[in-house]
Amino acid sequence: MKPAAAPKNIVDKNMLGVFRYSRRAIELVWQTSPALTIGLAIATLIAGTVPAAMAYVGQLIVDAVVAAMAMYQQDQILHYQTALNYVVVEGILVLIIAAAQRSITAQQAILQGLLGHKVNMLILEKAQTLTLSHFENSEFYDKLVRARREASSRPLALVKKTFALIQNAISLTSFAILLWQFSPWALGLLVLGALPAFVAEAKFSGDAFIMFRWRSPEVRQQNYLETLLSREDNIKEVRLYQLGERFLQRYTEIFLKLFKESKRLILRRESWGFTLGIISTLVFYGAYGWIVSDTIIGAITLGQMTMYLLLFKQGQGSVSASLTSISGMYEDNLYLSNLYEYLEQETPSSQQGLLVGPKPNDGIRFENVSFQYPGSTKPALSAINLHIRPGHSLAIVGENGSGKTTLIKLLTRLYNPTEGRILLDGLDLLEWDETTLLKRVGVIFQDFVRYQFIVGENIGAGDNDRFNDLTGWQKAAELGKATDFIDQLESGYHTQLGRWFKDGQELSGGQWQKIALARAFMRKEADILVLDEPTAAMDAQAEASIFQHFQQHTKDKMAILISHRFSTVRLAHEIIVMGQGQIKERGTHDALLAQQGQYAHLFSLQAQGYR
Ligand SMILES: Nc1ncnc2c1ncn2[C@@H]1O[C@H](COP(=O)(O)OP(=O)(O)OP(=O)(O)O)[C@@H](O)[C@H]1O
Repeated sequence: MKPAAAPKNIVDKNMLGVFRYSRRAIELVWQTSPALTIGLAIATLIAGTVPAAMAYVGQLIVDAVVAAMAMYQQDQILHYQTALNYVVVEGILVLIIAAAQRSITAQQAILQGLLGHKVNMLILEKAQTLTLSHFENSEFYDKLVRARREASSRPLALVKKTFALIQNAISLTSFAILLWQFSPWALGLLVLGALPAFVAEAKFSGDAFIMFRWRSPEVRQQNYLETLLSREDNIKEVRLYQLGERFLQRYTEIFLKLFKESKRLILRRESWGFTLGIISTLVFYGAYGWIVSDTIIGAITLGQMTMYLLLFKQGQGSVSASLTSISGMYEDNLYLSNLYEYLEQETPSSQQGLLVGPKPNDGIRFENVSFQYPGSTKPALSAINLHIRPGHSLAIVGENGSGKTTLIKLLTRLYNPTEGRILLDGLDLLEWDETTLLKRVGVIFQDFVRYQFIVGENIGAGDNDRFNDLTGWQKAAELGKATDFIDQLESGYHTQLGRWFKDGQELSGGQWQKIALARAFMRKEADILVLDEPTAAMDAQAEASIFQHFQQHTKDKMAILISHRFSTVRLAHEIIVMGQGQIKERGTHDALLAQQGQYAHLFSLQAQGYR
């Protein structure tokens, strides 16, 4: 184990470290519901103080009984009124404490739902403001997943423990005030008995916390293996290649490694807990003897003896309840530190951008654009110069990994160029108002989303303003050549797609692509349309006819097509051939053939295949 791997700022071996995020957890509860926070605070205060009051009334009862017994000896009359009054008071206190405890439980249960929703909203809203590179960073993604997974339980758990600690602290303080009357030394004994266990608990919780943090990558691997072994989209291949056993073995190996560490920690923690518990027990019985002997010599009354013994016993109970709270708090702290690290992630500032460019109808210009992915060592694009005018179509071809998709990611501002700039209507993309810019672009990526919604919504997703517009869906489906098979579906545009939900219907790869194309056609306002190989599952002829059709319907727009099929590519006004992040050749189909370069070579290879 290498505890040193845990970042210093989170691991706080100082005992107060457990309270690090308590304030923030309470703030979160306050923001979720001020009324419930106040309610919890009041109930906690009551539940904290009533036990001492009960111990005090217990003393009064015993003393009243002893006095009544003495009086009975003298006058043979039952003097039970005083004792009975105290019994009634104690009964009322029992009711009050029961009501306080119940109200704490009820308020916490109500908070659980509200707080879970609040935290999930914070997480998901934040996710909308992040850039694509955040999601591609595994460490960051891990943070997001963990933050989401425990969103409904962790913050409340920390709040519960914090309030439990406050309640026990109040009880202990009130016990201390009463014990002080017996002897300040008795108070000292109570603290002394509890201290070793307190220190040990804080230390072991700290160790558990460090271990938890250090384990994060292994746990991520385990989670990944779980999805490989249980998700329908993976199970097909895992079965066919009979990888199940290998993955299970890997899963078990990780478990055993983690388990060994946990077991060691549990055994150490419990044996130390037992040893230090002996000290507490010895202290308690020492104090017991002292209180009993003081009673025998008449230094204190029988009632006081009862009270002090109760105070000691309950005091120890409060101490151990506090220990239980503390031991879980480190883990909750880890969760909240993770959550806040995620929520405080810097996001690009959303300054007000411009709504129009200085040169309308100038189209798109790439000026000396280079780009390198964060963390990557070599550029994905170098010195790209490109001009696409409205009404023109551009086809991009090139080997795998040559930078075609990256170029589209820059054009859609999912990433920004590391060098150079991209202009639309003469204005740098960075200066455009994001919403205006995004409205002008329609992209279907090769890994477009297969929404597990109904058919119509899958198409409507292309235009948020017309998400539920049936006529719009129908028109777009026609343009995407998807009507034939949609009409054959049992509920037409209202057929649920995918397998996640009941009665969901799965489509073939090509059918999904037609849905995606229809989605692109839904985007009426967009004047830049990009198809990044969304037609790869169709045959060459279908792809060419779709692109032809696409061009006809995007006449005054800018259309960009990425394809490996020359039968489609040749239809574009301009073609660029990419290689290693650069534009190697450019021109019309005929011009490129005449050049006798790479394009001509690849074209003839494919043509041979079709001959
Ligand atoms: N998110 C990413 N982070 C780091 N590097 C990336 C990322 N995406 C792509 N790359 C790298 O950038 C280069 C260009 O990738 P890109 O996806 O643009 O290629 P492509 O031409 O679209 O390929 P294909 O024809 O296979 O779709 C590749 O070397 C790839 O490894």
